Amino acid sequence: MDGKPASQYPSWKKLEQLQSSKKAKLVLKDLFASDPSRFDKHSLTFKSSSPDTEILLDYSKNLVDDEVLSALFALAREANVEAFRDAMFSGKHINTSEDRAVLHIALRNPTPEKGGFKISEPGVSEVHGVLNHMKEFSDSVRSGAWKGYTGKSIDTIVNIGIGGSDLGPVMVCEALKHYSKRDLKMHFVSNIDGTDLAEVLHSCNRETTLFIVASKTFTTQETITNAESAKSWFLETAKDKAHVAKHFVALSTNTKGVTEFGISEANMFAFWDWVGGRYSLWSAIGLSICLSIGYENFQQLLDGAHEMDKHFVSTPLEKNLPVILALVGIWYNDFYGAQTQALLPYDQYMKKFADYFQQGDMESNGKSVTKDGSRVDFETGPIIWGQSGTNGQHAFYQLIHQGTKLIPCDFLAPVETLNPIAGGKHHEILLSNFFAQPEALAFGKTEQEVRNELGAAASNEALVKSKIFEGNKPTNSIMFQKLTPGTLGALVAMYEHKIHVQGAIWGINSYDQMGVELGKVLAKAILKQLGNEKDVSGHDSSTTGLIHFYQKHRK
Ligand SMILES: O=P(O)(O)OC[C@H]1O[C@@H](O)[C@H](O)[C@@H](O)[C@@H]1O
Repeated sequence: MDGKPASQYPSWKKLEQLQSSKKAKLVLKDLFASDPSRFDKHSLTFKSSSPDTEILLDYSKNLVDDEVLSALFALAREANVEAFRDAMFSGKHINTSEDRAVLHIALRNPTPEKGGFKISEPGVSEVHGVLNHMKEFSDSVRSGAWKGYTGKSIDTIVNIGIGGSDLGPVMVCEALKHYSKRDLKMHFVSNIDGTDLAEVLHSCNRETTLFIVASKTFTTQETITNAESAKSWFLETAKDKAHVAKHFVALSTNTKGVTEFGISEANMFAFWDWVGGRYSLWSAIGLSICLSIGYENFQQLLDGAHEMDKHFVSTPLEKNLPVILALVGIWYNDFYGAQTQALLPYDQYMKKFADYFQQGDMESNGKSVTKDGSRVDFETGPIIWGQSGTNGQHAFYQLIHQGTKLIPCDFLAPVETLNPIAGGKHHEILLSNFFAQPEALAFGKTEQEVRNELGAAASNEALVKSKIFEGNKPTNSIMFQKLTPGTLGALVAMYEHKIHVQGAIWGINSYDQMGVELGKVLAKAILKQLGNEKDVSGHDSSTTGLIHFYQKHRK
């Protein structure tokens, strides 16, 4: 909690010993054969009544036994995970490098009278006022009452933002498309590459398009440049700058930046410095979500997340979903040398889930010094990747099944599909794959089984070897009833807290992102030198050569 390197905890040493002494014994086939109740022992259900949500976490297909699990829980206790969690929830400045509280949990917190957590930090009491503003505004746009500069209603939304001001809204709008207002087109522009904006503008009508400029700092080069270009495009026909107010709103913590851009404070939706970009979809940054699915559904998303917050705060570590995900993740990341973690949702609506948590996890835990500045002597955040099933099966699962790398995988799926086409046939096939993959990964196929299958062809030794599945590949399986806003909120919060717990154990600051700064600074300096070959200075020969090549060949 105080930045102590994780490798100094007694249980860390114990886990190292367990890994080397038990590795050969932690074989899923044997663990399941010797304990018929393994699933019952190592699966948990999260239930919440508001909104109605049930999530099953089956972590029985992990390379753990009671002794390993108890050492992992001991590690969490030695690292003071509970105290660190409580520090976050009470508004302590756990983002030490920036001296900030970390309070995305306050964004989905009901008022204390309605059972919310008591948090005293400037801004927290304003949360519900901003939510009301978001409700009023999104209701007005969705009902058609909000008119553009020629008196027409809005039919197109363009969210301009990048990183946390883009990925959360994109992921949630995609995941909850089923609940969306289908006649309101949603676009997201993030990249500074002009192609991103240009391609979106092709399908926009200036009279009926609303631009949301989403930027916590309102200084992000990509977002401000895209927003300026969108404004110029709009004014090509609208002409009068006064019309900007009807077509541009801002989501930001920077009132000065917003008003200087030309958006009035009345059209600004505020949030606060204690909301990290990658944790901001619950804040005003979620305005595009409200517009797409309506405020009531957005509120359900917040409520689902709050229910998971309550579970995280009040459930013993041994029954705590985010804690268990964090600990088994650490087991592979730090003791088995796994470099990555795959997120594999068997729900097409969740196709952006892994993209979203690439930022969520990798920007949070991609750190190599602890909070007190020591270089870690262990591995921190994993590489997060994945895509929706079954597409991944036909692309990269080969490597997970038979490659040389250990890839712990989380499989996620709904019991019920939102699109039961062809009498539910698609969903049954989808789920049969969701059940089959973790089974195949865990139990594999032996040489003998391959020989029996091949019959006479088993004389081809190379063929036999190529068909063996070693198995013993660890997975978590997560099932939920169906993808509702509340369930999505709970799932996202579950992974947020997983990241928090891992960061706490590693002793790193999960809430700053210093590693993104250097490249930005260098790009700004280079931008000034691009005009003239003679201005290019201060670089290595490779960078200079590349810039000169560009300057020589540009038209
Ligand atoms: O919302 P802003 O201020 O424009 O920032 C966008 C992104 O900017 C990046 O530089 C940060 O690493 C992200 O964390 C952030 O989400």
